[in-house]
Amino acid sequence: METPKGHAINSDYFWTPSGKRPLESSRGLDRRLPSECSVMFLVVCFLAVVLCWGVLGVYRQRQRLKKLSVHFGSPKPHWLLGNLLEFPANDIPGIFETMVDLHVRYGQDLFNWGLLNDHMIIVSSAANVEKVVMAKRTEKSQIYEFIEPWLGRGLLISKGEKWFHRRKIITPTFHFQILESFADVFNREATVLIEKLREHASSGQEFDIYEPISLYALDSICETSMGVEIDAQRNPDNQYVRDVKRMSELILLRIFHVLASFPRTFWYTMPNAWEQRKVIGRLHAFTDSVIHRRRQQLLAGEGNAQETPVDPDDPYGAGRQRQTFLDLLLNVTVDGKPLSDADIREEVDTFMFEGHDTTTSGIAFTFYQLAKHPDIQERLYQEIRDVLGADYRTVPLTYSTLQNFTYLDMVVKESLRLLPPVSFIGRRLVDDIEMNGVTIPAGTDFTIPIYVIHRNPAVYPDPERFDPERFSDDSNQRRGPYDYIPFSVGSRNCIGQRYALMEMKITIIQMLAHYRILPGERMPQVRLKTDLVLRPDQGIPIRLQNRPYGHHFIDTGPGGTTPVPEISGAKARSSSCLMPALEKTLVDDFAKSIHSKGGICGWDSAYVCEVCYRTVAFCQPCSPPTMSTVLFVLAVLVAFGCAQFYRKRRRLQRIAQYFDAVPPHWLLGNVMEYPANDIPGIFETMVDLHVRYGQDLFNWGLLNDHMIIVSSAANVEKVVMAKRTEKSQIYEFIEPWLGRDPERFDPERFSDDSNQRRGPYDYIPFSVGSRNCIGQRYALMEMKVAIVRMVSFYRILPGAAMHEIRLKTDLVLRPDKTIPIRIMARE
Ligand code: HEM
Repeated sequence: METPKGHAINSDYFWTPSGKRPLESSRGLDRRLPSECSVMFLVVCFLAVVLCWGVLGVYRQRQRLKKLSVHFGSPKPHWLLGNLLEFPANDIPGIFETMVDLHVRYGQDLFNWGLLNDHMIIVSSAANVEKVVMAKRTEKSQIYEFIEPWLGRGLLISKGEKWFHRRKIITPTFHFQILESFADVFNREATVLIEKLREHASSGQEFDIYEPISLYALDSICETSMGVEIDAQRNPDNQYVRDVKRMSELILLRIFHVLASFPRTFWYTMPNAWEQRKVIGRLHAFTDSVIHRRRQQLLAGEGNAQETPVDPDDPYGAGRQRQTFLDLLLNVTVDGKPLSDADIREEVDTFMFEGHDTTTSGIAFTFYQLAKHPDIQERLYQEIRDVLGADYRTVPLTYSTLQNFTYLDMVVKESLRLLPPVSFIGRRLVDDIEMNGVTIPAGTDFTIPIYVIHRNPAVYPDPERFDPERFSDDSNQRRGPYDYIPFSVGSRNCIGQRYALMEMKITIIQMLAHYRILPGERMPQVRLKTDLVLRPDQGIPIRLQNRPYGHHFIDTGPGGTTPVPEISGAKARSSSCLMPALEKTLVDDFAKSIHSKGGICGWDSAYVCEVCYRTVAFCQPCSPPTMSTVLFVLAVLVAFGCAQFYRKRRRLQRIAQYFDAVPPHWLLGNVMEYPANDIPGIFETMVDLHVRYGQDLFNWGLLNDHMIIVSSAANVEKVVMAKRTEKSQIYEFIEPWLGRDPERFDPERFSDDSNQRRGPYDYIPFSVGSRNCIGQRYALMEMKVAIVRMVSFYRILPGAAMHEIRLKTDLVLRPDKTIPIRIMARE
């Protein structure tokens, strides 16, 4: 059939705007055309009105937004695509770089146009950041919806009352006492990481450090939050591990999808969305099963933290079995009701998401910086050795130990400044606010680009430079509270901050204690991408080198250029500078090894251990001393003795001249004055000497032995009334009879008034020194309790065979047979 041309449109062609005739089959309908047409016409009119009304709405909103946008920096938007054309398609790192670059070109606070009137405001000036994060009521912005199917409305996304209650419940999980117990997990998992990396250190080949760190972080978060060991480091093909990683990728793909602004359309149409649904199904099933199993265990009373009575001094139960985040949620009640499995799941999943990707980036990016800055890395290594001492590889790291690492703290802070794992956060206004002289209406989405804020040259001069000194106490850089916010700020800040810092620091210490981190060849090509977490686009290529450990001696003698063999064998490692006995063996071995290598011994060789700073000197093996040497040494000793004798004699003579004295013999003093073997005669002589020489005598004995005998009242008073005196030597002759008597059981020896003098090595039932009895106080307590109880009930009397007791000893002294006693009840 021919199509008539050049006619005015008649009813036949009304429905064929392409100019084609209606189909033959619709001929029948043509007969009903007038009424049908009018309905259709009305529909079209209605649609046209709706369209016009829509267009008008869009236009009016566009005008309103334009008025807002002039108060912010912005590239000129396309009428339909907004600023989308600024961003390179299919180059995710490029998109991130453009986002940053827009701030360089258009200022701190930007108005960013999306499709049609879609928009968001990106603020990085401190004043505006404060207004947004400290606004009384905000919600999370649209981008968080992408993770909602996985995390539900857990702490990260929830709002209002629900968020407030959950935050209150969860906060105690991060009490430092609980964190202290998590330190075990980090130490253990870090040891696995170090082992896993050993092959890379041996080969010296370049590899991606991001991947192993991510498995390490996943193991740590699973164990601390759920109490589950998934062993991802040894078993990276584990389904749960694969699903968690795939979820991160799917979230990223979704954020940069062209349908990003139309989440529902995406959710029901895109193949990635279908895959995401399956992955989420498996992730939820895993968390559900863990929750179910743990709930059953708690109900059955196995490892039930609740069943253990709560110690008021230990309210968080750090001393009890380690309480995981999941336990805390299972034990909590809100309005008398426990949380449902779904409630708990969304919180546990939130922790899994927030708690492993973020710390992975934090740790891996710090290694990236250390590889690029060997001087900073060496200073940090030095700090590790200084703080932890010779056993720096094996000392368990605790929350408290970490407080001693000042430089590490500075390095971590600077790393989180330059490469913050959460590079931006989003908020949606619930109330209108004033900003840049204009009212921003409720419902507006804001982005706070932490990455950009941390590069403000007014706060951080030369912002791209990695310089931990910015965070030293002496730094004069002035930062306001909104200039450094790696963990966000305000009420929605990161609840896991202390956990994250502890995990990061333990991993960095362990890693540096074992390996030197070197940059890989591809290091300059590292590019960044970000979904909710900042990540390297293609991993972080590094190389590792083993660090020496054990005793490592360097020659510091006068001719000290000789290379000294390193002692770092198994023996050296198992030894410790704090254990002198082992150390001696080690040093002897070392000395022998030097002798056998042709002998660089001599008094001029001194060696300093690089690890413990101990100095060792070596000498030639000595030949036996000759006779003349012996005589010479004896002569020197005699001369020394004579000189001492002479000096003392001179001193005594100076004192003696103030008393009366019989002129003494040079060797025998006044001994010759007394008749031998005539005891009464001795006494008479003593009395007679006073008659002949005066009241106060200086009496010389053998050699320099002497005594002063005073009988003048003045001197007698001085002596007997002296504040502190002791009994003289003569009393020692009767001591075995009157006192001391070592076999006598006499508790008075230990009274405060006792004048028995004991040195530190005269009474050592528990030994003495560093290896003394560790259970001393325990033992004393046990003994005293038993004795007090026994004596208060019974009088203890000797048995008939008591005097026959004999002793025997192995490591413990015991009676040979028994200790026979009798007891009598006390009234
Ligand atoms: C270096 C590591 C980490 C960084 C840089 C970091 C950073 C942040 C930031 C910036 C926020 C605010 C997010 C927002 O406002 O949308 C946040 C929130 C949060 N973080 Fe972290 N985080 C880290 C590690 C962790 C860890 C290890 C956990 C858990 C074990 C955790 C749990 C959370 C939770 C639950 C929230 C939501 C808090 C709320 O809204 O009340 N984070 N984190």
